[in-house]
Amino acid sequence: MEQAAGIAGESMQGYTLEQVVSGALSQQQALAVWRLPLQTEVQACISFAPQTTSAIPELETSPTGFLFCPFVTDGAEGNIFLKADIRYSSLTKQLTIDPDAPATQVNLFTEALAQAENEKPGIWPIPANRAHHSNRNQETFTAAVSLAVDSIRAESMEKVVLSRISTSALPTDFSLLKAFGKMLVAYPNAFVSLVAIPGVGTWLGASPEILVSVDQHEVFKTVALAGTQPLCEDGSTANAIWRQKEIEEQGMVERYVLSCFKKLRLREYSEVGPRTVIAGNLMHLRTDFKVDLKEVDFPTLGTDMLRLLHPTSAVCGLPKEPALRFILDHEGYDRSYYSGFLGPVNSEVGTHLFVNLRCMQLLSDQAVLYAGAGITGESSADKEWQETQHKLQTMLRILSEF
Ligand SMILES: C=C(O[C@@H]1C=C(C(=O)O)C=C[C@H]1O)C(=O)O
Repeated sequence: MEQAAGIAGESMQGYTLEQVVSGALSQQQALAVWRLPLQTEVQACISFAPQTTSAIPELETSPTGFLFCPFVTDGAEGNIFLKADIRYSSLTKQLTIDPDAPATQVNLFTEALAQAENEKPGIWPIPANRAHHSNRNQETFTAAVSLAVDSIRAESMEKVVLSRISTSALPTDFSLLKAFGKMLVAYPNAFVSLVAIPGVGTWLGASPEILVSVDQHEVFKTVALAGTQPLCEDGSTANAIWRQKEIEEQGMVERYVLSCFKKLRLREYSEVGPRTVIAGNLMHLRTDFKVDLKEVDFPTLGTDMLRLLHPTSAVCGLPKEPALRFILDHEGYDRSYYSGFLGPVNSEVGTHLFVNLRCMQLLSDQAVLYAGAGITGESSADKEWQETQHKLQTMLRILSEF
């Protein structure tokens, strides 16, 4: 039986999200806060004992929690699972405490909540190792793109996604929770997240891309998202025109998703698209795939597809192996959790894992922003640089609102 805890004493007015976030940060507990696309509810989970594994965990048998996984799942950083010792919903304002959660820590946490003041600046966790946070300039990025184009034309691969970081000073009055609030308003159709894990770091993001979801109605979903252009001036997709390069680029991601279904010998999926979708200041091409697990007997489809899909051709390339090799050899920095995946697992509304895109990592006085672009044989190095500039705007806009 789960316990629901109201505020100490008689009142059941509940807790504010501010209290929960400040409480977790001041107690140095691992925290994930998120809002699913097109929803109003903000949820949070606090874990007293984050688990790190090298394998992608099994979703179907997992306890309720939050998964935070890097781009390279066998590299320096592990897959982190935050088992939900404490859950919070902004709708009920109540905490739900897992019966297995250690009582002493739960008590310490709820006591801290009662005293939680307003968030203090700069108390979020920052990673111990900052060595890989070196900016690439336009020259080095475009040189890597040109090399990728040559390699694609020489047929060693079909597509590779090259990315870079850009650092930005944090505004003096920056607040983690205010930034999260601004993201909720600015990006209603994104998966908005805040992850703060002691020893690992603090990440904020507004992702447009589902990797794997299995909802409470047992419907499996994934997407093939690629092709990027700035949003038309009228703010609608009605007049969007796509070039052959983007159509082909998105087609490769779609083929990749289909190849994963094929490996599992699954034919009963529905496929809709590609359609033009809006993500912040940008438009992409997206094909939606669905499998109704009430009709198809494939209970482990979520985990099986996750393990096959990640990293998809939308963030790595095609074929996967040479593209990954190219990225590791030429990108010049460690992607860490950028272009990995994250999201709630076995929540009341199921499992919803998104690609960690349009995100930034917070250091004590700086934000590290990440963006990439899909390179094909038709790519122009300057246009790809521009595309990463546009993608960086998603988080820069949030910083500029302080
Ligand atoms: C790699 C990123 O985005 C991905 C790459 C895209 C592209 O190359 O057009 C579009 C959407 C995403 O799948 C990013 O936002 O950093």
